[in-house]
Amino acid sequence: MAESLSKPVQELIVSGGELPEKYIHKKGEHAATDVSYPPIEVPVIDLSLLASQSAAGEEELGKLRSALGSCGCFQAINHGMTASFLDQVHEIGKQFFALPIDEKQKYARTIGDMEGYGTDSVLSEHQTLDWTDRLYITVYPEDKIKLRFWPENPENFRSTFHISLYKAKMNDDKSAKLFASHFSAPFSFLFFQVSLGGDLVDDELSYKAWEILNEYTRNLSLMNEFLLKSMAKSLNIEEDCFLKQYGEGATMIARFNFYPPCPRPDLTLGVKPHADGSTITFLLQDKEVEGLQIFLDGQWFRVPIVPHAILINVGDQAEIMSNGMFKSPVHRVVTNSERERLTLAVFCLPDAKMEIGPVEELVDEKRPRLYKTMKDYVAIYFENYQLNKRPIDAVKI
Ligand SMILES: O=C(O)CCC(=O)C(=O)O
Ligand SMILES: [Fe+2]
Repeated sequence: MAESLSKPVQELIVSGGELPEKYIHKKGEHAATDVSYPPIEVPVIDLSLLASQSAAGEEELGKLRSALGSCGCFQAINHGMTASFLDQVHEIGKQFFALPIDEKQKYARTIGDMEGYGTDSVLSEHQTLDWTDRLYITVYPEDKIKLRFWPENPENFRSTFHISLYKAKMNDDKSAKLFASHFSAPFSFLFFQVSLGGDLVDDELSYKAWEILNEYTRNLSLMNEFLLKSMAKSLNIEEDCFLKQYGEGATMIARFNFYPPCPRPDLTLGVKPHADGSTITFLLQDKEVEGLQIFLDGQWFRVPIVPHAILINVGDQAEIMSNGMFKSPVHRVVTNSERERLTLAVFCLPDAKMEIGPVEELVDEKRPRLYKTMKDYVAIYFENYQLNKRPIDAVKI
């Protein structure tokens, strides 16, 4: 069946608790029949300690190794970003999903493309859909940012409108230039308040939103590099060996996940069980509403919220590079009937042209090579994901 697009979950009119059939997980498909799963104690790692050359730093390194080798994730604290900054990052997503549908649809993804505003790709009549709407955008590096989020025509009414509006307010050439350079970026949705209201105060807000997401990306990109080095150090191998597989064209993809309340949490899932195709994933959880669960030792555990910590998990590509020393955890999201939930996942991905595979130092007689070497794991990932298979199994030896 050719791909089709489904209606945003937010737009579904669900009356009397009846759900459209395609969101209902049939028996045996891990439906969340009970939301009171036991909590998992996700290790908390202090990044500022991890960066220090001290006994305490060594201790954090040991914690990192054991966390990533067991549950495959940890809560990062002291990461250098303030609580109010992270609240603002979260607010960007909240504001986007609060827009009227017509406004959001301007950024809708199209068939065959991952990026944009949308829902699950519908590839089969038998597919059970996730109870979530997403906004998926490449945030790094700048030259990989797809301009489709911004009208191509510079004469576009909205763009001229915005710039002149800003100039009129600032009456300052430097700021106007800065704004114009940001303005040509694809994060056009960040200017949504302007296009809606067209009022000067909103204009400033939008400008800030763009800055915030950019700043967040910059911070995560540095954290990614630092963590890949720390991960190698924790295994007593050359510090750069994971980074070397990254290549020049590494990317970061942000996915705002919006989970509207669902009348039947016992029949649906916000996201079906999966492991990430990234090297590592940074998750900014909802500050108040839980939903994430991890599958470990044959059962599901809920992941408690640690406000303003970043939940960092191993993705398949780090499991492959580490020859299975680090585990890419299977996780899912359950729904609830009361409150909406918004999270932001940022996936770090190596250059698709680079060969990735187990680092030589981690392969020996006692620990034979577990995975093949390959390029473009993301393509392998989606091929298998769509067939309902665990992608990493396809590259096991
Ligand atoms: O929303 C969450 O808690 C997790 C989302 C997730 O697993 C993903 O985006 O890959
Ligand atoms: Fe995930």
